[in-house]
Amino acid sequence: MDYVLETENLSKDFGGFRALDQVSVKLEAGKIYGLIGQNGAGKTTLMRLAAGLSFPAQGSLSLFGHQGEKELKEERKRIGCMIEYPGIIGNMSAKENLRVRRVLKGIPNKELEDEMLELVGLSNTGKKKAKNFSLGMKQRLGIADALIGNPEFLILDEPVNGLDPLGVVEIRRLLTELCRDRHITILISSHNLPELYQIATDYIIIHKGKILKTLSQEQLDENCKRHIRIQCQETAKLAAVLEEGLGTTDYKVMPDGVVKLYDHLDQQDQVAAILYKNGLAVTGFSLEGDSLENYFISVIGGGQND
Ligand SMILES: Nc1ncnc2c1ncn2[C@@H]1O[C@H](COP(=O)(O)OP(=O)(O)OP(=O)(O)O)[C@@H](O)[C@H]1O
Repeated sequence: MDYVLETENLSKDFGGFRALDQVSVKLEAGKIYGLIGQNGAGKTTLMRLAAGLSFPAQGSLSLFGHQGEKELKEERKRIGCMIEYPGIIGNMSAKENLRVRRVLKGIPNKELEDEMLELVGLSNTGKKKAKNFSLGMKQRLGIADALIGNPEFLILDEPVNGLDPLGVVEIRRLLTELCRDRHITILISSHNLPELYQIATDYIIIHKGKILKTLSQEQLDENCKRHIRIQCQETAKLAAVLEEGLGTTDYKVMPDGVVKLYDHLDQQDQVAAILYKNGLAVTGFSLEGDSLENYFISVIGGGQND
């Protein structure tokens, strides 16, 4: 399978500091990947490497199944990006900004300028200079700018940063439509986790330059659904005890000696007592699940590495 982006053991150093440490990720086409990490985790660094704005110290990177400097240069024409700040020229209108970008990219089709302005909801800004735009308008112009070459892969670093709630909703709608209607794969970083949760189909959690976890929305929902997590080697016996002792079938046996029980959340004492009574050697018993935010904190707090 050709991935839109595939990295293997990608590392990047700044002086003696390792900002990215052996990062291996695979991005499939048509998905929206939420890149989550604290300040300084390495999100922008990873995006800059993917976009060709900086070069790795070690490791490999391929785009659309191609690697090698010459090939990557060609494949990067299929990428649009807005990394750090939207690259906007303040003294120009939205359309003039897009014209500059279009010409720089060597794209002859002038109609794309109006099409992109329409797409991001800026077609009525006329001669207004970009420096007088609101932050939300600037962000949308930045996205239009990234979209001008009809990219198949969009890299957006903090596109909703500083936006008011309505602006956030607008960007969310735009990105969801771009993925659904134009089948654009999106890699997006954001500190706004509740918002990201509404956009992303998949998540990549990065911490201190390392990828701690990649998971799909379904896997996240599974992890976030409130449950009693019971760790026990004898999962078959445990399941039988839950069914017979508690009369429940609302549980799931996980592959790693964990059973998730989705009911009896308010009767943990009763559950524990029944497990004990049946002689089960329980090595972990906790109430888990919740928001993306809490999940993220539990992953980086636990320092998991799978
Ligand atoms: N040009 C640079 N020179 C030196 N250090 C750098 C440079 N760029 C990034 N770093 C360092 O690399 C680490 C990762 O930075 P990066 O910008 O990728 O983090 P981030 O996850 O995008 O953070 P934020 O959420 O704050 O944008 C940080 O410690 C940062 O200080």
